[in-house]
Formats: sequence, C-alpha cells, structure tokens
Amino acid sequence: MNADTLPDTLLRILADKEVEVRERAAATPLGEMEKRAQDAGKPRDFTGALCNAVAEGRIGLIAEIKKASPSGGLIREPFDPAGLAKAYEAAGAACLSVLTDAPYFQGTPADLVTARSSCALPVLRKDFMIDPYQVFEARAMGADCILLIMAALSDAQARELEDVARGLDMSVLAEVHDQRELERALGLHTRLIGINNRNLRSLRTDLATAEALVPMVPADRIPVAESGLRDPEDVRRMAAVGARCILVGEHLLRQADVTEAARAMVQAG
Ligand SMILES: O=P(O)(O)OC[C@@H](O)[C@@H](O)c1c[nH]c2ccccc12
Repeated sequence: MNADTLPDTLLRILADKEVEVRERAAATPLGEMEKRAQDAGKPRDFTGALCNAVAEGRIGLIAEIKKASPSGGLIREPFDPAGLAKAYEAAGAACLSVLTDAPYFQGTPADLVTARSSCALPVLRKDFMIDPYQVFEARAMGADCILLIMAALSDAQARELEDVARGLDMSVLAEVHDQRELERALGLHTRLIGINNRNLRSLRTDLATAEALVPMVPADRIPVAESGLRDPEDVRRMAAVGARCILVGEHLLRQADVTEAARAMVQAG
C-alpha cells in the first residue's frame, strides 16, 4: 500500500479505522478476543456455498445488507437485518455480506449477529480490515469470511490477515480494482477474487472493470463481480465474461420486494 496514491475517501476511512480498532482493543484485549473467536463454533463454508450454487447452475449471489453508503446515502429505512437475511435466503442467495462499519455505512456488529442467526447462510463481515484483531473479532461475532481490500493493504498485511483467517477456518474475499492489485491478490492462498466495479476515487461504478479483469483470473480461482449490478441483464454481462459469482447490495436493498429482485438475479445465469 502506498499512501500517496490512495484515494482520499479510503485514506480517511483507514485512519478512522485505526482509531476504532485501538479503542475496541482497549475495551476487549486481543487475548480475550482470540478466545471468543476460538469459542464461536464452526464457521459455515462460504467458499463452498458459492461453488455449490455455480455447480447447480445458479448464480452464486452474495447478497449484501447495509443501511447506508458514502455513494448511495441512506439506502434502506426501516432497516431490518433479520428480515433481509430471510428474504435473501428464500430467494436462493448463496451467502450474505453484512456491513459492520459504523461511520461510513451505519453498520454494527449486531447487524451481522442478527442476520446470521436468522438464516443458515454463510456471512461475510464487510468492513475495512487492517489489523489481525478485527479478524478474531469477525469470527467472534460469527462471521465466516472476511474482506481484504488490496488497495488498502501491503502484501505483508494481506498475508498476515489471511493467515489469521485461515487459522480460524474462515474464507477470504480478496478485492481488486486493477491488474496490479489482481496480481498481488493472486499471491494469496484464497480462491475468492472480488473484482470491484466501483472506482474508489470517483465512487462511480463501471461494469467494464470486471469485463476487463475477470478474463485475467486463472481458472483455479473464483472471480466475484462486485458493485453496480442493477438487473439480470447486468448479471448476464458478468457471467458472459466468466463471473458466475456476484456481490450485490444497493439495487436489491432499494426494492420493496427484496426476495423477488434477488431471485431474478440468482436465476439470471
Ligand atoms: O451496493 P452495490 O453497488 O451492489 O455494491 C455492493 C458491494 O460490492 C459494495 O458495497 C462494496 C464493495 N467493496 C466494498 C468495500 C467496502 C464497503 C463496501 C464495498
């Protein structure tokens, strides 16, 4: 990671995150958090759930639960993580993604706990991971997968965070936005490579990003097209270049009938 080249939004988020982690670790020390992670029970198989969906001819949908975002403002109100988890599960989603970042997405760890206990789907903790403490914390709250944003991490940091996740039997989604980040992500063990269509500088989405990068993902990895997917046609665009797994939030969360909208995407492939 090179701080000179990072977009301002990401820099600000990461600086805030450092303070947040320090405060949390002061309240619950690392040793205690490690113990809670060990005692959290077996994780659900996040990667396996995506593979099963694709093997059965469906789109592997990671359906996102978030109240707000920097680009979308307030997205869903009233916000009901339990109801959303059940709706996504009924629609045939393979996995959930739950925002736990408070300052920028109005998320909380409680949203993840509530969503996960309301369904049988594996859950990604969607947050800005910079410290091993957060990985133990993620497992302690029940998360089955963590997100590693390559733009926000050095190679050494990414490796260290992945090692902790692997030690806890969690999956890892490595997120990239350009070829350089993709090459760095391929140095990790994880098979899950997220291609983020959102440019963190402009905050705009462009599906051409995934169209360019998905074909560069080796066959032993699983590309996941992320951000900006609005309808089954967009899903087909991603599947056409080889991404049969997708991560969708805002479009689904703005619908009155979340189940119907999610089902249409799952069946789009
Ligand atoms: O709501 P969308 O456009 O469908 O996007 C979902 C997801 O990809 C997006 O929330 C996201 C992708 N990478 C992130 C990193 C941090 C926070 C959020 C994200």
